[in-house]
Amino acid sequence: MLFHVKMTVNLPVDMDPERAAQLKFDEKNLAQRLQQQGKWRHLWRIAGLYANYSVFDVDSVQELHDLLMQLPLYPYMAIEVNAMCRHPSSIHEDDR
Ligand SMILES: O=C(O)CC1=CCC(=O)O1
Repeated sequence: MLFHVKMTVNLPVDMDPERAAQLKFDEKNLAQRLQQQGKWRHLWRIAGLYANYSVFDVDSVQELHDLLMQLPLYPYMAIEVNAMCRHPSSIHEDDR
């Protein structure tokens, strides 16, 4: 199942810089692991914003939920989710 996810990060302005750096480091490690596993298919910066557009490929809504909630930056994110399905004109066989 494919989901388009928008994540907007709002770190408190008074957060300890070392804490912020650790969260970003942990987030990057998990994001890269999930990409290697094929769960996090796309990760794009939204130009001009501390936000991203992502595409997740998961087996269930529950898996997506659990995955998003374990992101280190989750407590500081606004998240929007849209379910996607194959477009009849798509030429990409792996769209599903
Ligand atoms: O920087 C972001 O958009 C938040 C984020 C998601 C994965 C990652 O490494 O950073």
